[in-house]
Amino acid sequence: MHPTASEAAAPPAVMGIVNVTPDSFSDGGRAAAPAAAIGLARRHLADGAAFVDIGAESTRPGAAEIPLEEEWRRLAPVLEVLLAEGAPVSVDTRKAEIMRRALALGAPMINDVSALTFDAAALDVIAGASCEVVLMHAKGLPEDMQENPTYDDVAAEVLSYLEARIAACAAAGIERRRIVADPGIGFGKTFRQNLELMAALPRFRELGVRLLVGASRKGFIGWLTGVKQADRRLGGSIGAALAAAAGGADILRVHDVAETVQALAVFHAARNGHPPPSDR
Ligand SMILES: Nc1nc2c(c(=O)[nH]1)N=C(COP(=O)(O)OP(=O)(O)O)CN2
Ligand SMILES: Nc1ccc(C(=O)O)cc1
Repeated sequence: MHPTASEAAAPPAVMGIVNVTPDSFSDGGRAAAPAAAIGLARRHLADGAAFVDIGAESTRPGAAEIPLEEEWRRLAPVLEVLLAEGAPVSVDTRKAEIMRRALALGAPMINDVSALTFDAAALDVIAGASCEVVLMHAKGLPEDMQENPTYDDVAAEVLSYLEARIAACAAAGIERRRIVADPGIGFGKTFRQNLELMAALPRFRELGVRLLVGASRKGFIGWLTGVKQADRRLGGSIGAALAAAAGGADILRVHDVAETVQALAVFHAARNGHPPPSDR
């Protein structure tokens, strides 16, 4: 079993978000041009991100699927440059053909908000590669996922779904060390259900794979704080990041890398009662 945050040698790794989209919920248009996306990715890495997650299709509540070739037209120039310089890139996509093309360019990680269920060919693409893969829980599709999501017990249902997806991957030959599980904050969950999931994170350690949490700037933070503009939710996002770290997350997917890395360094050292080993 993995150590919990308080026992771990290092704080969680940070994954910096790069949305090559015109319409993402908090930063749409900011990195829509390839040069801006490449610049943002390099800045995230310089700021201490262990990975950058490059996505070209918004999956915000209500968003519609975009065509494959449009997704690739946005991604290709960014991936070509970053992968050629050996950047640790994760590609956020639901489509097997995008996965195939990204892997051919050398992408070391695929992040699928549908846990390899949106596209029937995706599981085999990942099984045939050696990349890491993020399996995220979502209930429904972005189009309709926020229309009255209901669960008897949200944590138990999300856990058993992720268990089943990990088992499907294992059956296809994908080793557990390649897998990262994610409860999918905001994907077919009410604001209250998101909080239940955040509080239940320690139970997700039972899955026996690394755990990723993406809460940055999301709607439940606006609901809790009254901050309507998503890009003004830095304080709330830091709060969510520290709660996820305390709950045992291994990777935090965030928009504000420098601030999150700084908060995690202090949180971790203060909980341990000493600085990291190299500074002792
Ligand atoms: N594994 C994982 N992937 C994700 C997650 C998440 O929580 N976990 N959240 C997202 C939403 O944030 P983003 O800023 O990318 O918004 P957008 O969908 O509007 O582009 C998009 N992708
Ligand atoms: N893709 C997503 C973007 C935003 C949210 C949210 O604000 O809860 C959820 C999913």
